[in-house]
Amino acid sequence: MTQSSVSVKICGITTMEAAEAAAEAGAAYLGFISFPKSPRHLTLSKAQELGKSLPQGPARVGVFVNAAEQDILEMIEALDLTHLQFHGHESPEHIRALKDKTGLQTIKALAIADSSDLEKAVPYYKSVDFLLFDAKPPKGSDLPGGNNVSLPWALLRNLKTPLPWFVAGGIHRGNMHEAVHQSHATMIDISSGVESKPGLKDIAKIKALLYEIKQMK
Ligand SMILES: O=C(O)c1ccccc1N[C@@H]1O[C@H](COP(=O)(O)O)[C@@H](O)[C@H]1O
Repeated sequence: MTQSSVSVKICGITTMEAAEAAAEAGAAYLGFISFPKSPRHLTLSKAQELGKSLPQGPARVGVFVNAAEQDILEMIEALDLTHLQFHGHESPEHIRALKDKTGLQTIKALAIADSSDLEKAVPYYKSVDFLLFDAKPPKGSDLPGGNNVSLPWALLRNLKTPLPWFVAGGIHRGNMHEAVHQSHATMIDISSGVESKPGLKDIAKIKALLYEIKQMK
């Protein structure tokens, strides 16, 4: 298999078919949303069902928004998660405590509209393992992520941070080259861009996007 220099997280997985397609096509991370307002929300029972036979290989990321600790622990067990992604107002201390308790890798998502927003990452430098930069949600949206909106990618180009980071938000096959080129990202996170409608992953889009990523050097 050709190795791309860009790692991909396919987020918002709700079916075994999507998980297998993403794993088979080379996704490095599979993301599972635990947020009831999301069209991609996985109930605990659905997560337990999926967790029984998820493909080996990709890391498994649980995505949480100001979630209760008990809910996080249950999802860790159901999906055998390797990473916890925090997409709400979780403090560095709270994430550090969850990391210490679970031993899992942690990702803090931050909403970025201009360069001043990048400062929001600094307090997390010593508490998390990865950063994830997403666009600010449109006014009135119920979701802090998964809105199919892009941030100004070039803002990330000269980012100086000690942590590895993902770029997320509104990335799809048609703009991923530009997203990578402008941001200099080595990890990208995609959800809406591989769906046929919110919450419904499109297997052909997953395969095509990951195939094209493999061709990138
Ligand atoms: O996807 C969701 O529904 C979601 C809900 C709550 C928090 C985060 C969510 N998704 C995250 O959003 C980005 C990708 O968004 P896009 O759909 O590609 O624009 C990614 O970090 C997801 O984990």
